[in-house]
Amino acid sequence: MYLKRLHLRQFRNYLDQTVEFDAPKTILLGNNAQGKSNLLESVELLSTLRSHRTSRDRDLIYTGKSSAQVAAQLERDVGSIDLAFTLRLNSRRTVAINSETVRRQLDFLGIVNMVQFSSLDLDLVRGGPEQRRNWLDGLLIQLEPVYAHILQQYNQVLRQRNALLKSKQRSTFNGQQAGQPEQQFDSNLALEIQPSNPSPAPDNQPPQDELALWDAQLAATGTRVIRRRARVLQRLAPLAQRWHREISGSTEELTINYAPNVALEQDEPALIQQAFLAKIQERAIAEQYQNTTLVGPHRDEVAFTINETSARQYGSQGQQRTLVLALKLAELKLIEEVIGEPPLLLLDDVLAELDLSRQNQLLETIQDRYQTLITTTHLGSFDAQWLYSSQIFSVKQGQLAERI
Ligand SMILES: Nc1ncnc2c1ncn2[C@@H]1O[C@H](COP(=O)(O)OP(=O)(O)OP(=O)(O)O)[C@@H](O)[C@H]1O
Repeated sequence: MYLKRLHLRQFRNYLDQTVEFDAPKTILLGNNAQGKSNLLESVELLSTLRSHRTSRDRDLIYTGKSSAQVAAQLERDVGSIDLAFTLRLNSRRTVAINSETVRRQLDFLGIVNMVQFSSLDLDLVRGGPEQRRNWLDGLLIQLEPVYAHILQQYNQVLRQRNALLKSKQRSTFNGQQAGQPEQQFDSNLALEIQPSNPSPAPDNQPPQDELALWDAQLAATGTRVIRRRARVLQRLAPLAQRWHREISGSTEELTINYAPNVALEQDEPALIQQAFLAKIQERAIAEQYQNTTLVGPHRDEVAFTINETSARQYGSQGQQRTLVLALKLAELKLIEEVIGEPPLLLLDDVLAELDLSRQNQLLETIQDRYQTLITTTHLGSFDAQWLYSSQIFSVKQGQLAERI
């Protein structure tokens, strides 16, 4: 796939900017805080309707304006597709495909596929488990957009169950108050999940029937999350292992282990749900003390080990970089395999972090196959080959100028 044109209106620090892409690689060159990452962020939003930098639309709208718009023309094997989304300060987002407003935002996902790689991705290895879950979920949404809906269902049940656990007083509890979902940017995906007939409960205790209903919902929706996460890791791991071996010159062996919070012995929904409910029972007392849900995929972990040693705890910076690069290359391949077209690659200020041999590895892999957008503050660290096949824009205070 190829992103041909991008138009940003009142998006971040861009008032009105059109970019025409005409090379396999585009380098966005500029000092700090000029708008390079903002541009990549607009592509991330086109792809996932999420930004890894903020969850608030107001941050994305040019300060002092009431709306922002991002429009793009994308070439795919099926033909050219026009995409647009509008963000508003005081109302919901709207998205459009080929100038037609799409009611379900889910239908917008999965049209632009991309892999992004920024210096923040090093936190994938050394950061907390939430980083790894978010990464995995982002990948899943691209491969299987319906996963966005599944995840949202799970998170909604989780929020409502947590609200119930927290509601200490019977008088403050009723299904709606305790379980009111937070405002979601993709609220079109949201389900109204309400248990029926809340039963009376002893003072200061969540009603048990009510809780049992949420337990069942949590286990049902959580099982769908767990199975998909397991499946995607199963496909990604061998690809990442192969890359890792190659980049490390076969001196290191990577293992990726999914460690679901609820044990996954077999890929059998009924059995996973059973294990889920059994674990909820086990942790019931602890939950009452902590007033929060302790069981479920919101507590999953993905463990990376290099030569049987935890990469998170003991990996050197170089090893962690190799690992993240291997993961990103594996993502590119997996998306290409599943979608049938090469995804875009967004490299945000990351090349300077890679030594020459890792840079070359990346270059050899992407060649001219994956359209790549690269941000950088200087061209010094670029191999001549990169520059040769690149279109270069200078970025200054939210304005782009092509360097000929
Ligand atoms: N909603 C907004 N309205 C106006 N300006 C904004 C908005 N959000 C961010 N900015 C501005 O965008 C700039 C940051 O741009 P960006 O994050 O793209 O930096 P960058 O060019 O990638 O730099 P770096 O190399 O430091 O990452 C800052 O000047 C910030 O004030």
